[in-house]
Amino acid sequence: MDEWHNMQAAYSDVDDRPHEECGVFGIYGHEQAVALTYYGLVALQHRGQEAAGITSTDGSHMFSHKGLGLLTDVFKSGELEQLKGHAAIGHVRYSTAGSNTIQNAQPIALSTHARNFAIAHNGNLVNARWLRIQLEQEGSLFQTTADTEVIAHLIAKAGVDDLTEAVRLAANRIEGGFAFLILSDDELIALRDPLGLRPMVLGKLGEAYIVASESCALETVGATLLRDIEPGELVRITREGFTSMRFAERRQRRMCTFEHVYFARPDSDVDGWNVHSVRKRLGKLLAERHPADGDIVIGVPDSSVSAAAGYAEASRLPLEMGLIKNKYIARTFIQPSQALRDTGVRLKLNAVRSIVEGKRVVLIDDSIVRGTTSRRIVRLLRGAGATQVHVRISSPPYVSPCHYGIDTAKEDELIAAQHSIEEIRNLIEADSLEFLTVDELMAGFNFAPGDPVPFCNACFTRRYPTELVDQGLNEEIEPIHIGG
Ligand SMILES: O=P(O)(O)OC[C@H]1O[C@H](OP(=O)(O)OP(=O)(O)O)[C@H](O)[C@@H]1O
Ligand SMILES: NC(=O)CC[C@H](N)C(=O)O
Ligand code: SF4
Ligand SMILES: [Mg+2]
Repeated sequence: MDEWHNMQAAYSDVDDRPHEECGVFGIYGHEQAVALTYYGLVALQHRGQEAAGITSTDGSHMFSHKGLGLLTDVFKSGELEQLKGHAAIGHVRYSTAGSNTIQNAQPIALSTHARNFAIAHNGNLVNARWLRIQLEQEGSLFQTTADTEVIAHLIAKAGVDDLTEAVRLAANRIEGGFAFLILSDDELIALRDPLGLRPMVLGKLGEAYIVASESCALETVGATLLRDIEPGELVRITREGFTSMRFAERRQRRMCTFEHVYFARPDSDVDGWNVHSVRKRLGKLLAERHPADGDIVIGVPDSSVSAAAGYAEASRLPLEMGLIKNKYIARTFIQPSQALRDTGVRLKLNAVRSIVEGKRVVLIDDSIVRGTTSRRIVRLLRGAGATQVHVRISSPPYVSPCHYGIDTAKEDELIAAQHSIEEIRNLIEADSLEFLTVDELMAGFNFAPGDPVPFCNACFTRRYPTELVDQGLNEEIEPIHIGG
């Protein structure tokens, strides 16, 4: 392998983990709408780091700027000041459908004979390819390869002038996980899929209404959380105020448990549950049902810190900062030339020798997806002098890919889809390894075994709450590359 490929290998090793999904933020009725959208997106940056964008309106014109990278890459030299208006929507992206190109960055804007409108979408449709084939046969020409543009075309082709009605009709043709925002010169529309797979909250700041993927974004801009948007609810905000309707028949809720396990920020309340508190309860359950003979408890930063606190409290073992994560290693980080796998992991994480040396460590993580993180960390801890490493995971084995907006991996890359727990223990070189069961995960939300639960657990159970319509259709084609 040449140096460049070495760098790529080491880089991808650093980045080999489940990626976030997307974050959306929208506001109507505030003179600082654009700046507040930017701040709201900063709070949602953990949900996507590939691309970002904001579209605004002053009531007669729409303004838009988007680009690849973090918010600080995309808005760095006065672009924010170019966007005007009292209403705006914004997006941070991690791609699930359509690769990471500027064309696929969001919001995606469309001009029709009736109006301009823009869409920002979190989620993934399971029938987007099938719909795209129908739409292209009917004459639609797509500019992107993202599933989000399918929604935009369905709206444009709905055959009604009223935008809300067009959105309602479009929303009834799509299936999967979706929480999206539509902005036109006159209105902001927000809706959440009928199963509630993807989260969305409603808040208020003075007279302005805000919709966002997570409540931490409301907190960041000083807004009050009013409530979660209901599964199957469509919310419309205009100069006249706020209205709400159901766009789809009531269905059994299927909220994503992985938002709580890993994705959402611990300070967010998702569907009434505070994420940190859920993670802490899962850590306690892990200690009660899967104890380990250890001297200290260490959580894998950042996402497992809450679960580790719960485990330590319930097991009465000391919680230690035995691993330190470098905050400045973002996914866009490019390594210097001496790229080597081990160097890659040490750039991201360090074990603290004075804490772990001579200790039996209980290592808490929230999930094992490909298994790369746990293997590296077990090695790091042993290298720093840990005598034993017992790994405890605060969710069940991740055995099947997500089709609803979380970019994990294909089934053949998921370690638990390919191996038994004992084989995984061996592969990650741990002294012992235990996971929560699905029933134990549900106990973290106070459900007893056998209770009907309002959650999607498909990545743990392989039982998907929707038909996977696109499976078997050809993969998306790659978009045309612009700029050489
Ligand atoms: O088995 P793997 O494929 O390695 O993926 C699992 C790991 O990735 C995630 O953390 P991440 O590195 O994203 O960091 P975070 O907790 O700071 O978000 C997750 O919390 C696990 O630690
Ligand atoms: N992760 C997401 O929510 C991505 C949204 C959309 N499917 C895209 O790829 O752009
Ligand atoms: S499959 Fe897993 S990650 Fe995807 S929505 Fe369901 S619970 Fe969430
Ligand atoms: Mg983590």
